Amino acid sequence: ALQHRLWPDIDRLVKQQVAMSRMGIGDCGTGWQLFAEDGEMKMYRREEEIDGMVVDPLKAVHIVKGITGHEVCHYFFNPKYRYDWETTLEHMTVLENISDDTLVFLQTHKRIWPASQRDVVFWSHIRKLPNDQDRDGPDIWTVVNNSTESPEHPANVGKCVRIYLTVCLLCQTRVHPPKDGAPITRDDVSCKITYCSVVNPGGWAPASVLRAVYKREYPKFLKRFTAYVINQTKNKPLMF
Ligand SMILES: CCCCCc1ccc(-c2ccc(S(=O)(=O)CCO)cc2)cc1CCc1ccccn1
Repeated sequence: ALQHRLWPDIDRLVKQQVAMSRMGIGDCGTGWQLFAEDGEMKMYRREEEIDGMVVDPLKAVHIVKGITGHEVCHYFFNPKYRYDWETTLEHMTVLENISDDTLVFLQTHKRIWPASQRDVVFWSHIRKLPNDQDRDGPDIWTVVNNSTESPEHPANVGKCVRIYLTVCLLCQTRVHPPKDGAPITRDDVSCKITYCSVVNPGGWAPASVLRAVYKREYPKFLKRFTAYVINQTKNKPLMF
């Protein structure tokens, strides 16, 4: 297929992000601190600052019963569902439909006092990857979101401070086949979700405010998003 202008960047970043997501917390080196835990969901962050700005990398691992990796990535990638689960979203526009697996978004997020309001422009790419660890296991699905430029929407022109982010959602489906060879139902599947994000908040915001925002908003986001996917899929056939 004809490659589009972003393809080289996307292909390189997807491969890099997937490799990093597959590394466990242990072999990511030290420095990861567990900052939120709720049942199967564990959230880690590393405290990092660039030019005095908090850019704490975040890594969340969650295991959810009854949904597949394809379903999780489908509801995360597709713009038509985003207002249903993205709590801090004020406005979202699809700037470009590059292909059926690659979109460019402009999002403004609700202002969080005392910081100024933020917006973000990013490409978003969904991809199925062969499960090279377990050949006949279900495929791995991923969505990578990465900030990009938009000449029509230059940074820091209006009221919003432009943030820069790289996000990788990586989903591994697990099937626990029923003993008696019965057809697979939602009770026989679970999904291991790894969500990694690095956000540069753009203009300065107090470290204490940023860390409080992330500590509150990330666990809320992942719980609300996974609950949304469970609810949207419960009476639908499994998507592998
Ligand atoms: C003073 C606050 C400055 C930062 C605010 C901020 C920064 C980044 C983001 C954000 C986080 C995840 C994505 S995504 O994973 O691509 C999904 C598509 O929307 C895109 C944007 C949001 C928010 C606003 C606060 C906040 C922090 C976490 C989680 C949710 N909301």
